Amino acid sequence: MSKQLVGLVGWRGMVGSVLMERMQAEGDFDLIEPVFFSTSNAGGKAPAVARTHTQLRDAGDVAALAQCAIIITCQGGDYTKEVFPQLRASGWQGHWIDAASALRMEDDAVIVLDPVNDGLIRQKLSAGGRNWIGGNCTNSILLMGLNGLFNAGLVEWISSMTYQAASGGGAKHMRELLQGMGVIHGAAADQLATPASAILDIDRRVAQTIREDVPTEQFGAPLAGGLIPWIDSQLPNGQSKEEWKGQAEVNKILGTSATIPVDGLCVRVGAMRCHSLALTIKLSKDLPLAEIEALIQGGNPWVKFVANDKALTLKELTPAPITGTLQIGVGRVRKLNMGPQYLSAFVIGDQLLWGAAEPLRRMLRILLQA
Ligand SMILES: NC(=O)C1=CN([C@@H]2O[C@H](COP(=O)(O)OP(=O)(O)OC[C@H]3O[C@@H](n4cnc5c(N)ncnc54)[C@H](OP(=O)(O)O)[C@@H]3O)[C@@H](O)[C@H]2O)C=CC1
Ligand SMILES: N[C@@H](CC(=O)OP(=O)(O)O)C(=O)O
Repeated sequence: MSKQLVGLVGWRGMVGSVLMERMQAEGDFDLIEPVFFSTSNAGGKAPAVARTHTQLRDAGDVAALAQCAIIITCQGGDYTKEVFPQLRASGWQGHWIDAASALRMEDDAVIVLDPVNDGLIRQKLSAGGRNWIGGNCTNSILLMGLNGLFNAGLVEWISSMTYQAASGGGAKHMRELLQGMGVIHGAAADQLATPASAILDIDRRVAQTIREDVPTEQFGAPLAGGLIPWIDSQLPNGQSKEEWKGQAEVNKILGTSATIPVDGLCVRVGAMRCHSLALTIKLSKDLPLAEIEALIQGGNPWVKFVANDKALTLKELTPAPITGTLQIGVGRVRKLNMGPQYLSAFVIGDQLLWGAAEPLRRMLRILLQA
């Protein structure tokens, strides 16, 4: 049987590179005939995994794109907004898998996170669905961590305070964070090397460096040695766009009939690529903690449940052990002083894996098996 022609756009970007790594690791390229597209280097050499179509095609060439049965794009929202309508207008009936947020809330688009909403995906696929969009990284990580509770119908509402990594902004933002760290260290290096130097002198110098010398071109404020309590644009109701996405996307992914309120503040911190969320959850009923823990743990095979213990939390529930893995750490689970139906939880995951690339490649697999 001939393999399906799968177009890849945005494959050399940050999300695209993680997707490529995962597709190679899982043998996905053995199942497809890949065609690589570029917005900047049409005619150039395609990556080595391309067997037949060894030249890069023009990512703006609608006729070339239309030859593909499936297109996966990590190129970004501007590309989607420009090319997708033309492609559909040309009569293309193929499947569009997209990392960008541009189409997420469209009625004919499904936000894909199959360990959480496999049923919804398959229902829409049977009904002729063709637009499959990856969710916002924070929301995908939240749902991967807590789908045991959602599945059991136990979540009345969630307040979600996030700690989001630099990678959420893109590659340039990660570089800016690292440059800032270097600038700060440089300002204090001599004094740091002298154990007798006064910490308040070091601190004064560091504070001045953060205010004056740490680069802010990408983030708009110094992230190294600091944090930024705003992500994405400002909405008239006072929410940031990132905060707005919480309730909108979580409910769309779950396909809820009654909206589960999700709200809180989204904060950028100096982590590289792990997003974290500190959650307050109102349960719809009181349950013993052990039952709650078992439900969370059984949510899906990627949940790494960490008992609410200081040593284990320090060892297992920080970006260092989670980065670069598909594990979703869930810990700090305990009942809060507010009452027996109020629960805390801390969820952490690699925002380039489950937060971006992994749901896309799994959607490709679902389509290939359909
Ligand atoms: N960053 C994130 O955490 C997340 C991002 N997304 C979405 O994924 C999309 C892509 O994001 P991201 O991967 O961060 O974007 P990047 O900026 O890393 O890549 C996008 C494109 O930029 C072009 N490009 C230009 N210069 C370079 C370079 N030096 N190295 C690599 N690529 C380059 C490439 O296109 P070409 O090869 O055609 O020149 C590439 O495909 C966005 O829509 C974003 O919203 C979704 C979830 C999370
Ligand atoms: N906005 C997210 C990253 C992202 O790309 O989100 P979205 O896919 O919803 O645009 C962050 O900054 O952490």
